[in-house]
Amino acid sequence: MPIPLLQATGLSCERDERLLFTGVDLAVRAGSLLRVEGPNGAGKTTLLRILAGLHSGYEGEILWCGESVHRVREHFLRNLLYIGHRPGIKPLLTPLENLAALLACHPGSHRDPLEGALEAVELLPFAHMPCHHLSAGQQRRVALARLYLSDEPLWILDEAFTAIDRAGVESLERLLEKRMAAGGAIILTTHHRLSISGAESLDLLAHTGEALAL
Ligand SMILES: Nc1ncnc2c1ncn2[C@@H]1O[C@H](COP(=O)(O)OP(=O)(O)OP(=O)(O)O)[C@@H](O)[C@H]1O
Repeated sequence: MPIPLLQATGLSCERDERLLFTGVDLAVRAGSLLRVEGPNGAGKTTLLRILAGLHSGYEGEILWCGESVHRVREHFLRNLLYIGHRPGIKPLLTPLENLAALLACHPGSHRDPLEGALEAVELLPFAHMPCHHLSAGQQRRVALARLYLSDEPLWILDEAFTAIDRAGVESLERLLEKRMAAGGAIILTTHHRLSISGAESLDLLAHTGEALAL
């Protein structure tokens, strides 16, 4: 079996002196999708931020391609696309300007055609409108357009489907399946019902610490 792109063993995390989760093991290989599940407050966002190198308050080991993420941090970050639960876009910029700015931080991504990515998320008619004039779902779509331009082998998506309508969720499902078929690895969390063949899941409830047991 090929070595996992990202592997974590014995992860535990405390926040505000409460044990959020403990004993979390996971492995994500090329072509696989792992869905992290659990109720509000279970620690899904916290776990995804830990995996993305954005939160250091944890115990356990995380390996990127078999090596400690601490040792290969730069390589790891170059190969990661993380989209958090906020759209993370600049409201005064247009969708086109936002995409160009996002890509400037990720030189590995395809630069063209930005319009094609906006078309894929049905935002082409809004390409030149400041984002603060867009709806919540449209702003989320600006962030998700980034997925159509990404070369990074690992995607970590926190609540990527928030505010997206049913048709939008379906086309994202197909995009994620296509990505898996092309060898991409995906870790995501969402409260939406998803239909993605081959998806695996990790239930944080099985690793609950005292935070939810109170
Ligand atoms: N910045 C923070 N500082 C301190 N504690 C935090 C912080 N963010 C989250 N927490 C704690 O961690 C717990 C888990 O939060 P987290 O956002 O990881 O849960 P979640 O499973 O993603 O929830 P949801 O489904 O509501 O998005 C929260 O209940 C909160 O107590």
